[in-house]
Amino acid sequence: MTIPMKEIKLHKLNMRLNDPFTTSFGTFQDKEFFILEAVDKDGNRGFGESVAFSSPWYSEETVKTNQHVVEDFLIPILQENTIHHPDDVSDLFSSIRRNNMAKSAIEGAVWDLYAKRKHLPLAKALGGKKTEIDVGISIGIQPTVKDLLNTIDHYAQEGYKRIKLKIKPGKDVNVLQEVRAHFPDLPIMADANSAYTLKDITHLQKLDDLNLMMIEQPLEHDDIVDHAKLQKALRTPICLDESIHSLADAKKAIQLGSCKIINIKIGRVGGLTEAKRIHDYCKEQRIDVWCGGMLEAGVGRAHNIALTTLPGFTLPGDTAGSSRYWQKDIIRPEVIVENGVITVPDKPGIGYDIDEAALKKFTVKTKTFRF
Ligand SMILES: O=C(O)CCC(=O)c1ccccc1C(=O)O
Ligand SMILES: [Mg+2]
Repeated sequence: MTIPMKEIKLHKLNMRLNDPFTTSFGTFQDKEFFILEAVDKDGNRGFGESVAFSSPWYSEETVKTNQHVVEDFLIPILQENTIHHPDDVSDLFSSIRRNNMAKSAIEGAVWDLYAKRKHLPLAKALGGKKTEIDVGISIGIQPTVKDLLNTIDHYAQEGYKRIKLKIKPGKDVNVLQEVRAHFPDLPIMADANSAYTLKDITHLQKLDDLNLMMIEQPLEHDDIVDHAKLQKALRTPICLDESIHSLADAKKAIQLGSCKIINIKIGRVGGLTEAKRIHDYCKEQRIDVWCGGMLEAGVGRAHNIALTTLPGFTLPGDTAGSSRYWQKDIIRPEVIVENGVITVPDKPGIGYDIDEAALKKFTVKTKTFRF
């Protein structure tokens, strides 16, 4: 059965994070991003979120490149073709190189629309069975160790299943040693966002004494060869984030021994269809995966929750509750985390309603593309 598309709306939003979020490559507080709305001829509405940032720090994509690619290439492809299933979107978009966050934003809206047309929760449409998911939280680099210890204590008390700490040279081994001394049993991991090179091997080996669950993306954003060398020199498992853009990348990284764990981000891999393919392969290979985050608003957060219901997501992800990021989210109810657990919604599609007033409040511009 075809999905009778009527229009796609591109909503540009501005939202401010409650607190600045600092990684080894920069600080975020004001977030501009797109919500994609796919509307069918029966009046169903599907929503997707672009996770590109304003600056090309995490990857080469930005809010502006997403707008260009969505408007000038991806929407025209959908206008010229008939879609039966969201997987068709992924296949059609394969004629365009990369630009995965742009692709994912549209594909996500079509997945939500498809699930709503089938009266299925998105999690079920993807094949997910979990009714609850375990989640952790990612904490940015803090001004002082004291601030960091207080912040960790706060989220540990809230029950998050693991705490991820951002590190960079000068704020790494020393800081993590203090954290470990204060929280001897807490499940902790570190994310370097590519802040190191192979010259740092001996330094990074000091992390092996700290019982970390893993170290995420220590080396360059596009590397899998040096990570394989580093993994051989470390007992701590390496998890790849930035380096994995596709199932093909995941296969190569696993073959080379570049990582023992993969962080799957829907936007980074071009959408839910590819995310699911990577999940399926990793499950077969017994490689643990978890769902990463991009400081999403409610729509992106809902997609992450649905994906995490697949059985191979064996480790807690970065999908924290809405209130950790926003004064007011754009979905109703907001995402709530209790004792480190999110109850998966069972309504059709993403399972959360759009808070129309909030969407309107944060929207600075909407463009409509008719089919
Ligand atoms: O809370 C979240 O959404 C995850 C935060 C996070 O770690 C992150 C935030 C922005 C850019 C990159 C990353 C990352 O996982 O590397
Ligand atoms: Mg990361």
